[in-house]
Amino acid sequence: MLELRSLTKRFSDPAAGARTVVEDFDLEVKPGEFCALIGPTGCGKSTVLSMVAGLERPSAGTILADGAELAGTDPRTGLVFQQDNVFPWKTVLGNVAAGPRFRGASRAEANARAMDWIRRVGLAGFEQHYPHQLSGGMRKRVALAQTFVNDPRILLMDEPFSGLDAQTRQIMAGELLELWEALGASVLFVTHDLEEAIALADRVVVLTARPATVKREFTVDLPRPRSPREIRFHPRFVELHEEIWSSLGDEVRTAYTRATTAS
Ligand SMILES: Nc1ncnc2c1ncn2[C@@H]1O[C@H](COP(=O)(O)OP(=O)(O)OP(=O)(O)O)[C@@H](O)[C@H]1O
Repeated sequence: MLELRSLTKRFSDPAAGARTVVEDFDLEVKPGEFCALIGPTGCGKSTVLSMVAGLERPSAGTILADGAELAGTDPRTGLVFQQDNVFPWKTVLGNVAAGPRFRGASRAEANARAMDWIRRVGLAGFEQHYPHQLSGGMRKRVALAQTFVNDPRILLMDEPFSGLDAQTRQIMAGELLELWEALGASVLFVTHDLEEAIALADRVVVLTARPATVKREFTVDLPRPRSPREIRFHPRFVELHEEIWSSLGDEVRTAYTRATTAS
């Protein structure tokens, strides 16, 4: 169980002194649950994820994983962010094996585990290729394999499919669901795409415009296994989209008005 308790983040701001980006943020993600965070641009979604990932230190509040405090980067968490973190000078195999090697596995063991994941993400035959020889979708697959090979119990994803075309995005989303269902990790998935959030998640959490707090949570009672492409035609999907948008839309308008009046 991942628990975020009264999480708050303030950044110093030369003009205003301090700017509160996340405030009293409470959230629980159950083992194996897929939870999507959605909110207007700039509301603080990435900051929440960065704190859970240990990349930013909270100004106040705590993060617990299975009851123990999660402070700093932790081997139980795996990250997939907007920019793929592939090493351009390493082959696909070298990239995927890097995590297990760093964690102390022998070269043979790291390579064997990496090869297994390269196959599972559909890149068999490309293990000796370098990132610049791959398409954007293939590089995202490398990034997924790089993360999944470490068997994370908590998967933190921040717009992992941004920059991909709509079709590839749907294919990747379907592949992610298959991998996640086999792995059983808890997922915290940040997106500003409501359709993607509903298609993937068990629960969609709507955040307020900055400072980010939890506005409302919606259970996504759609059947699994799901195809992110086909589930969009389910009547319940359309209902959920309406319900969630009625909550999210106000926050998007607030953020938009703020941005346009500030400029
Ligand atoms: N290191 C930092 N120092 C100062 N301000 C920051 C820092 N990181 C983020 N911010 C500010 O915090 C606010 C929230 O940023 P964040 O990236 O968390 O939003 P977001 O909801 O993920 O946005 P988007 O959907 O556009 O990616 C922004 O106003 C941003 O300028």
